[in-house]
Order: sequence, then structure tokens, then C-alpha cells
Amino acid sequence: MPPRLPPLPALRDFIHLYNLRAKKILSQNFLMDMNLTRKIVRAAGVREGDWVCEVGPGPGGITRGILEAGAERVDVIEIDQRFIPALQHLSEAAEGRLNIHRADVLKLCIAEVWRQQDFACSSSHWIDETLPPAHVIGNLPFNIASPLIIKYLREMSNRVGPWSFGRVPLTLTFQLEVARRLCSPIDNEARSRISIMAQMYSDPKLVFVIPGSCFVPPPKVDVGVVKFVPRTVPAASSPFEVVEKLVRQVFHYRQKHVIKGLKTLYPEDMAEERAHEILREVRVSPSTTSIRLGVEEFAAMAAVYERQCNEVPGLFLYDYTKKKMTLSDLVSLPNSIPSPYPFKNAARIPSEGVRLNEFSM
Ligand SMILES: C[S@@+](CC[C@H](N)C(=O)[O-])C[C@H]1O[C@@H](n2cnc3c(N)ncnc32)[C@H](O)[C@@H]1O
Repeated sequence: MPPRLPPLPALRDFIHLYNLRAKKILSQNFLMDMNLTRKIVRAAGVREGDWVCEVGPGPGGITRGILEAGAERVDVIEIDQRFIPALQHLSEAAEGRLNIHRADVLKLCIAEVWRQQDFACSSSHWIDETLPPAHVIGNLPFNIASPLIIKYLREMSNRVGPWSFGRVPLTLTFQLEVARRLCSPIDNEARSRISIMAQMYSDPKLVFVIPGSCFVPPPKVDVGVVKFVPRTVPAASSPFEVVEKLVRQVFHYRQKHVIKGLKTLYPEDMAEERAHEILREVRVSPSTTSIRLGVEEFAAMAAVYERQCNEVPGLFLYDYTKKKMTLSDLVSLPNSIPSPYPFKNAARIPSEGVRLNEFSM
């Protein structure tokens, strides 16, 4: 039986007790329905004895659900001081299982917190199909969730932060349109840069939708709960920054032929030749569009682009919006050649010339 929480005031009464009004300017929308907060916790897969980091707990609706599920240790990261007394109340009721960190989630390193507590994680291997008994969960403001997911995907790719403990699942809320983009399959209107980045390193699933009307105050849009399970083997064998740059430029002209976006990776005098080199090697038609490419094809294109960045020093830093900075200016700057991806051997290196849709979603 999961450890029980002693009776607590209902969430609504709790909010009145601590005079916690949502600040609209900070996009604070609370989930007050415990059926929904428990549903998020179930979808995340929290089990008795697990370790959980919750980002942006606010008054603690999801936190209660996590504690009720029997988590052994819960670390919450909350930026707004106003919520701390209410969370302390919850922490006392949880008898040592709940630890509060008043910090910015974009800055605090969860792994440090877990490491300080000697989090022993036996199934932390990346190839292990079993997931580690740890989770990152959060219902954050939309303007924080978007930069945070990029930070987390970068950490996942480099196996740092929470992912130094293995394939820790991540469950976050997004405005529904973004949630659909993250999980979009190939050849779908919602397919975008973020779909490729998310699917390159994880298997994102839109687990359920929460109508905006269920939040207090209600946002104008519905909300999607997305669970990201890190892939045992990343699709890309190139560093995150190389993949990100290539994907960004290819999606720059979403409706146009893929060759147009690719050319923006190079100074004019080499664009034609080098962009076609990529497409020739991965056997992708120059006249296809970005939304019709699979994750594996992006991974293969990134591998060729990475090789080109090694052959042409400075190319990696080239930015077509700052044409005045030539390759000879860029070559002396730090990181003018990308560092190799540390887990290259773990990545599934796509064989040349095959149209690889194995991982296309
Ligand atoms: C949308 S509210 C949701 C609160 C609660 N999770 C719920 O579902 O009712 C987002 C919460 O994240 C907190 N927050 C916003 N930005 C943050 C950041 N950078 N670091 C940590 N917490 C943050 C807000 O103060 C707020 O409590």
C-alpha cells in the first residue's frame, strides 16, 4: 500500500487558506480537479517507491497525486515564493517524502539534487528496456514549457541531467497545438521542427487532452499531456547542435522544396554543390518538402552535414542572416568545428542511400 497522506484541506480551500490567486501575467493556470491531477500521475507511470521531480507545482494539485501514488521521494521546483508555505504544509503531511526547491526550473539541475540524496538507480543503462524508477513531471506555463522541452531534449541526447540516470520518462503539458506538433506523424500538417527533434531522441505520445475549462483561471486553449520516453538508441549519430541547425534550416521554408532550406546552411558560392551533396548521399529528392521526411532521413542528412562541417572549418557557425561573417572570420571562433557526438556508437547509423522510414512517425 502506498504511504497515505493524512486528511488535507480540499485544494480549493487550500488556495483560499494561503491566499493563492493565480497571476495571469505569469500564465498561472491551476488544475483543481484531483481526478485530473491523478490521471496525469497515472499517465506518467508513477509507482510506489519511485523518485519524482515535479516542475512548477504551484499549490500542489499534481504533487498530491504523486504522493498518493506512493512516490518515495518527491522534489518540487517552484519559482514563486507565494506557493512555498502551502507546499510546506503538504511536505509536513508527507512526512519527509516531499522536498521543496525554490528555484527556476531552467537553471536548477535535478540530477545534482538526486545525486546528493544518493539516488541509486539500478536500471540506468540506456539499452535496458526497463525504465528507471524516476520521473520528471510538470504543468508549467506554456511560455516556459517550450524552451524547457528543447533544454530537456538536449540533455536527453547527451545523457546528462535527469538522463544521467537512464531513460527517465518525462511528462509535460503543452498547449494542444504544440502537443500535436511534438507528436505529429510524417506527412501531417502539424509536422514541424519540434516534431523531428522530439522524435529523434524520444517516443512522444499525446496521452490525453485537458479542456481549457478545467483550469482555474481557464486558458483560451485546450491542453495536451505529452509523455516522452527516451529512445534506447537515438536516431541521430551527430551532436544535438548539428541536428538542430540542420532541422531548423530545412523547416525554414516549410512549404517549399527541401533544397531551398538546405542551401541556407552554406555561403552562396558552395550552397548548390553542398546542399545537393547531402540529398544525393541520403537519396532524398530535392523537390520533396520537409514534412514528408522521416526522422531517419533527417538523422542521415545531419551525418553528412556534420562531415561537411569537419571538412570546411567555420561552416558550422555560418549564419545566412549574417552574410558579412565569412568562413575565414568564423574559423577562429570557438566551436567552429562541432565536437563529435559522445554516444555516436550507440546511435543507429543509417546505411547510405536507403530511404529510411523505420522511425518515421
Ligand atoms: C500553470 S501553473 C500550474 C501549477 C500546478 N502545477 C497545477 O497544475 O495546478 C505553473 C506553475 O509553474 C511555476 N513556474 C513558472 N515558471 C517557473 C520556472 N521557471 N521555474 C519553476 N517554476 C515555475 C508557476 O509559479 C506556477 O506555480
